Amino acid sequence: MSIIEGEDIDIHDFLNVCLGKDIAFYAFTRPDSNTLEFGAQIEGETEKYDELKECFAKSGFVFAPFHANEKYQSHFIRREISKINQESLQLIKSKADIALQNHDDLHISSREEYQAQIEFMLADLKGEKLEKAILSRIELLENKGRKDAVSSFLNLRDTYPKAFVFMVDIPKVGLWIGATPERLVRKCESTFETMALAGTQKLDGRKLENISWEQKEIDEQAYVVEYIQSVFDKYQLKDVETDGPRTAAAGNIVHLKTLFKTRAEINNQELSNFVKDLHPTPAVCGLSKDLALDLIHRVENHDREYYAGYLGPIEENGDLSLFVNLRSMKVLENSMALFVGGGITADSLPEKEWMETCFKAQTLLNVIK
Ligand SMILES: C=C(O[C@H]1C=CC=C(C(=O)O)[C@@H]1O)C(=O)O
Repeated sequence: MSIIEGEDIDIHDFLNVCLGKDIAFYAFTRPDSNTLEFGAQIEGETEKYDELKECFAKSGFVFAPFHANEKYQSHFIRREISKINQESLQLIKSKADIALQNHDDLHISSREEYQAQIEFMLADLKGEKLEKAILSRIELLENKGRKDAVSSFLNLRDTYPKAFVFMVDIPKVGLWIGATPERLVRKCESTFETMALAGTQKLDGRKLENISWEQKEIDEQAYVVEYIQSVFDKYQLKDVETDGPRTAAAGNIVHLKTLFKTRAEINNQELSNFVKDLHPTPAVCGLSKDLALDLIHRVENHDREYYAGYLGPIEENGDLSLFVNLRSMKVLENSMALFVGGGITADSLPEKEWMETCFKAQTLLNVIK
């Protein structure tokens, strides 16, 4: 295991040393755990992979984009060191300093543009073939940057104990931090799990049992359930237990969530294919997948990069725990780019969808500012 918050080491200082060096590293806490896990690859470049199975039988961390292409590839960070202690610190300090990275200009959608994009999408969504597509945008925070990354990450960890809270830095690729509520897959010994998460409201101090959902949100989540079920069927995974949909909180936001769990055997090839089929789910792409992907590429004026991709640890023994890269941001030298989105269906109201992205962004802004 890659753990151990050293007693003699200040975690904040340790991670800041890592950020200053030309190494790939990650730090995270799992849902309902406050144990900080860490790993770093200090030699050579990260491995790029096409299929997840290329990362099996090794220990490390995967970081995959929404849609892989020449520019945004899937990376595997080898876990060469995992302890936060003096020995690791001295080793990391001996590495070269990271070179300042140039960043592309990011497209920031205004409220008017975002709402116009939804109007445009509604024409396709009111037809027969496309049921749901996710629209996203970037919100830029200009007074914070790389120097604030560690404290933002540690604040996220303290504020969202139920999330997968992460910080990943790969030289020339980027630094991302976030607190995602959405698991993509977990395989632990013989248990295999995933979830369908969609539909959003503000919690606003209400009790979970007092929250009711509109048909638009129920449908939006049901599309994700339907899709995940079809992937289980494709691999003939039997005895799949489902639990939900239930209302689940993610900070001051609530979603509808259905859990899927099976003890069915799945071999490495199947597992790799399963993840390929599952990702991106209709929680971040849409249904049908190909039509939604095409529409997203036509409508969005930014590249999603690693937002709505997946990430997480992989163990040599075959265990893995992957999450969807949501409620997250790319940290630039002197700014932070928050990526937020929401599911659009034929019943969407543009104004309401815009507001939804604002309070999703707020879950991060509250903690960083
Ligand atoms: C795409 C995002 O959230 C997804 C996950 C949960 C609820 C969602 C929704 O209600 O639209 C989205 O499908 C995001 O937070 O950027």
